[in-house]
Amino acid sequence: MPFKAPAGRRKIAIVLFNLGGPDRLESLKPFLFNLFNDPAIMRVPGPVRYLLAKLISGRRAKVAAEIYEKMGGGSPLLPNTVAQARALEEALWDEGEVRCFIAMRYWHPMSDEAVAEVKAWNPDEVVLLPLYPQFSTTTTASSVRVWHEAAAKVGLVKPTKLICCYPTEPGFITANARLVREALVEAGKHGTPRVLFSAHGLPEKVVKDGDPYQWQCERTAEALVKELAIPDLDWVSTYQSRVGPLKWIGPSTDDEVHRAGRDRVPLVVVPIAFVSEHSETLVEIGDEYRHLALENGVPHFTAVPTVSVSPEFIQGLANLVRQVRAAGGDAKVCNAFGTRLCPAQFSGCPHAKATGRQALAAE
Ligand SMILES: C=CC1=C(C)c2cc3[nH]c(cc4nc(cc5[nH]c(cc1n2)c(C)c5CCC(=O)O)C(CCC(=O)O)=C4C)c(C)c3C=C
Ligand SMILES: [Fe+2]
Ligand SMILES: [Fe+2]
Repeated sequence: MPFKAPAGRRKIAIVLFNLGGPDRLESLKPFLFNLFNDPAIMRVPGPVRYLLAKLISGRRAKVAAEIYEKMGGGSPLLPNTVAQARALEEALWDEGEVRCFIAMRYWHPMSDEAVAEVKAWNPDEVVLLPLYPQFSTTTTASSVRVWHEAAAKVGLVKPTKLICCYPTEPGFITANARLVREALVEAGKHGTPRVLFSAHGLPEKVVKDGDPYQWQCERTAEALVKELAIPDLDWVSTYQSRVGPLKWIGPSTDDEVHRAGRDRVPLVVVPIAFVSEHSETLVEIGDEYRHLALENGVPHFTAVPTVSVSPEFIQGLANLVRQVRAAGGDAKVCNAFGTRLCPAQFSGCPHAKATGRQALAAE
């Protein structure tokens, strides 16, 4: 049961953004349609996008059905996110009357449903908190845009702050490092392990156009290596889940699994861009990469669990909320280098500047 704050305190609505996942096999096609019809994912004009989304979602549904069948027919993303929501409410009991709401991008509960709930609760303020540690135009920016559209539609006008990203947030890093250390104990019995810090990939073009996601994933991997402080650790930052005909960023996790097989080293795969379990962790890493590894000569394979509701991670999220609330105006906290404010619309945001790439227009 979430801790009930005393009455009369400020009502703070925290909106947790995530991708969403089909709850049953019948939801798979409409979920995929929503995903491919997102202009942040499919960067072509509206009518063409609609037709392509219809076509691709129909085709992909068959492949994806096999993936979701392995998880009992639906994604565990929503129940996992609900658990994180409750844990965060408890961690923030001293900030005021805190309630977490969930806004998924491609499957229910979506932003319009979350906006209706937030409006009915009538908070004093709103904090938008993506469950994506690394910022991408395809994830965080897309969710934020849809949130603002849904809020405007029903006239939800409240002081709103946004946590932009937190690729090196200490609680997130500490929680992950603990899980990696645990995995390394077992893997170490089978040789000198190699660690793959595996993130969901992106089409290369998206990164070339200025998306800071890959750069931030690399900062997460480096921060983890630093926190682990293991001399001569063998590690690589890799990308998984490629879909479609475009060239995606690399090195790909598949290629690195094959290389580990040739080198006969145990593998420890760490999902650094996901904070709870779903198809990409349970099936793609836990099942597909595991089989690929063992079939190709990798002596031992460990899929590291996500940070989920681990206390360090939840405290890290709570600290981000405290930071953004303490900052004035409609601040956006960009945690790419500790606490810095990310100016309006993300333009001039330090992570974009640091890459020397164009500032992003996220909304
Ligand atoms: C870091 C998070 C994610 C990024 C970046 C991202 C970009 C991205 N994704 C696709 C296509 C698909 N993604 C799918 C599932 C999926 N993606 C993420 C996260 C990111 N996606 C999650 C958490 C999930 C799992 C949802 C669940 O199981 O509950 C899928 C569906 C599954 C499948 O068919 O493989 C597709 C398709 C693109 C094209 C893209 C960037 C352009
Ligand atoms: Fe994805
Ligand atoms: Fe930022």
